[in-house]
Amino acid sequence: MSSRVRHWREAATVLLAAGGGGGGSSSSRFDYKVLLLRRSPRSAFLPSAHVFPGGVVDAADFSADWLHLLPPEGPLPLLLPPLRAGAGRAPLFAAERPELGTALPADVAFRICAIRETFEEAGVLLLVEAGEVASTSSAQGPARLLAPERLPPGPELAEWRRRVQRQPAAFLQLCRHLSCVPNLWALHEWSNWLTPVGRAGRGGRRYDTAFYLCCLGHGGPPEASHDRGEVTACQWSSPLEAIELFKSQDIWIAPPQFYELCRLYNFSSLHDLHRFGSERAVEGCERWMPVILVASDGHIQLLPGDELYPDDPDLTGERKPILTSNKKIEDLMKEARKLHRIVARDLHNVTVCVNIQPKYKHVNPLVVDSKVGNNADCNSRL
Ligand SMILES: CC(C)(COP(=O)(O)O)[C@@H](O)C(=O)NCCC(=O)NCCSC(=O)CCC(=O)O
Ligand SMILES: Nc1ncnc2c1ncn2[C@@H]1O[C@H](COP(=O)(O)O)[C@@H](OP(=O)(O)O)[C@H]1O
Ligand SMILES: [Mg+2]
Repeated sequence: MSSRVRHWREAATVLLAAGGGGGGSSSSRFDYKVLLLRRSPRSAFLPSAHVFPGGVVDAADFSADWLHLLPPEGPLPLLLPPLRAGAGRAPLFAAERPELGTALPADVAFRICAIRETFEEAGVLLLVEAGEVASTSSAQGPARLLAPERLPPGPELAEWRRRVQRQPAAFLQLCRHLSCVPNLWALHEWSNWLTPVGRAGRGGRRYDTAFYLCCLGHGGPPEASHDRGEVTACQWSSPLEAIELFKSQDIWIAPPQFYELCRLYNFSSLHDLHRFGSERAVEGCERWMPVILVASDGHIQLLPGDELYPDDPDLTGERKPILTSNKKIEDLMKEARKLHRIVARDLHNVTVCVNIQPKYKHVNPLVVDSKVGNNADCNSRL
């Protein structure tokens, strides 16, 4: 088994944004909401945290059987818009996985994983009619869900959901039964986070997670329902609402998800978010593993590009996993010129500080002052 597989589990997650229902308050800065799920307090990793739907990739997501459902024309990688020459390729997407078979490219399998997990955890089915795939293009704007009349009756769909939870291969059977395919084209590569060394869950659980963006238009956020198991609550919130709930200690959001919500804060319109996400995706992304720096009064998660980020970060934790300093956070902030870090003064007092140019045409997070909904970049705060 390669070191890649030994040290972390490969996973996919989706920032699912939905708008178009006119349900948001007219005073809201945002015309869309994002789906957050609360993990069970019994979870071995991030118990009770709010996260985006997602989970570990399964061999069924790589199954050659998908080839019979997915459109026959052309070699599979061409199913998805090709990346630009020189795009960032996170190792997750480039890795060979002979143990899982090589029928499907990782970009396809990780999307299937994210879509399957969204059904398992929230009951939301991101499918498209098999016959409509050829005309599916993200240039048309945010995606549509299947019409309700194309879905089985509620109790039957709930039974399918339980089957998929028990056996991920049942997801392909469901798609075949509905003559539909996972809407791979609605998911846009967004980022890739590796759980930091020193933050593994019980049993050393660390994850290499592909983050996708999916924007749904038309008809408002779909009903999401938790599974009373792995997930104990589902909620649709605007980026500001989610950040406010975090700051007021009503919910706890893990740092990568917090960072991503602060990036979404740049976009008040679902159409702008969709356009940005779908056009940017051809640039790819790089893998980020935060490196923890423990200060005397809190800790900082350093990210690539920060001047304190190690040249040769310890990916496996076998060398010097956690950096320490006797200094206070304030001093570590004053001294620094190049910032790319998540600063945690305590569990709910977390700020993203970044003043470097983002790579791969991405956008930097905004620092949100949740009291007034104001934002500023870190330069202007220092
Ligand atoms: C990987 C997951 C999708 C969970 O998988 P599961 O099979 O259990 O459903 C999810 O956890 C996820 O999206 N993770 C991606 C990013 C990540 O690893 N986040 C956690 C980082 S740990 C951390 O930063 C702790 C911070 C602290 O303690 O201060
Ligand atoms: N009722 C429950 N309460 C807590 N965790 C649960 C659960 N049912 C399933 N899980 C956990 O959820 C994880 C599956 O997540 P996913 O399908 O999103 O990858 C598994 O964790 P582990 O993989 O850590 O064992 C599994 O143990
Ligand atoms: Mg999960």
